[in-house]
Amino acid sequence: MTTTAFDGGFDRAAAVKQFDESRTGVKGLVDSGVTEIPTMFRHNPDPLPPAPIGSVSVPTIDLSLPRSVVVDTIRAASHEWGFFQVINHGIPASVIDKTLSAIQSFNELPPSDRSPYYSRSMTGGVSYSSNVDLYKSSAASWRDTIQVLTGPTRPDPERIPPVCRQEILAWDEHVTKVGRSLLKLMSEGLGVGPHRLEQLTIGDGKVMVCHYYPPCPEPDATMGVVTHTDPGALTVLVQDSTGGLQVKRTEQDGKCYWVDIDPVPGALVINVGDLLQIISNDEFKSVEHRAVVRSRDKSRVSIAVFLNPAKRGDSDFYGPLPELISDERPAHYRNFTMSEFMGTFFSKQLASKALTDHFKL
Ligand SMILES: O=C(O)CCC(=O)C(=O)O
Ligand SMILES: [Fe+2]
Repeated sequence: MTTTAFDGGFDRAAAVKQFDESRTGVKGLVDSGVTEIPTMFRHNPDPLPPAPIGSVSVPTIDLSLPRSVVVDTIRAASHEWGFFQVINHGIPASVIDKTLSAIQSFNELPPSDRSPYYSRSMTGGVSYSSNVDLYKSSAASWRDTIQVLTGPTRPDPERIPPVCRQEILAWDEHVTKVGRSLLKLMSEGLGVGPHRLEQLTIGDGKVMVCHYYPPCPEPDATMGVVTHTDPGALTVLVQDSTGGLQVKRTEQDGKCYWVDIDPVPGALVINVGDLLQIISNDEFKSVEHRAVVRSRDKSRVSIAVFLNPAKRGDSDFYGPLPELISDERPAHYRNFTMSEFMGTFFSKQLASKALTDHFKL
């Protein structure tokens, strides 16, 4: 289905346009007192079952353990799950709480205070809008997002709403530090020395996306974020205590189900993106995930920081690291520039998993 299709008399394109022009996002709908979700937010039910209760969970890794233990557990988690949580990462719990609250505060400002910031354009490095892929997707999701391009250069701070400005800038500093140490640990895990991933300037290109999932009158009829993989190298995410993030688990026998990434107080959720899967020649996996909507009366906040290479020239090629390639382990992907990579990403919907496939040999 396309956004211009008529569906049983429902003019989706008109509904999408009217919603976008309200400039107050999904929270604006909630503020207006909707008791049912509008048709444009309805999703088809997902056929994949949840994991059997108590069966499996994404590993939580204590970064204060001896380095060799940490390197090994991160390598195993990146290979098997593509996701893990980290504790004792150095960011105080009070900073996490303050940052999440600041994002909530912005989204709970009166509509007239939020709407001046509403824009899909990332010119200037900051945007606030609902559903980055609103005009491409077949069903909209129950979320509003502030996006901030924080690296290689930061935007003019004045463009960030004052209620969350200091918190967003401070969060960028904290995540940059944790991101650097994770990249070293993961680089070591690949057996290519601690600095190899950072030499590719991974971690210098950064986008922060601050999601707000308003309370929802029909949580089961919609989605927070549809099934996707993250295109970048590495994602550092923090979520509040509501829950809703799920990762797809595929068992040896091919059976798939959704596993909840339960909020662990003070933890960060780390996941491998498509680019790192390619660079690691499939040693690390970029795994499909989504966010479901859980609550009729409580909002949810999550903040994802996508770490990417900053070097994006026409002669800066990315692909499987040559050190990881041998006769026994040939390259699974061809090389490409970041402009080809990002161009491919933006040409597809958030929901499809075609990015790694596109570069497969
Ligand atoms: O809100 C979440 O927990 C997931 C967000 C996410 O997957 C993303 O922004 O890529
Ligand atoms: Fe994601």
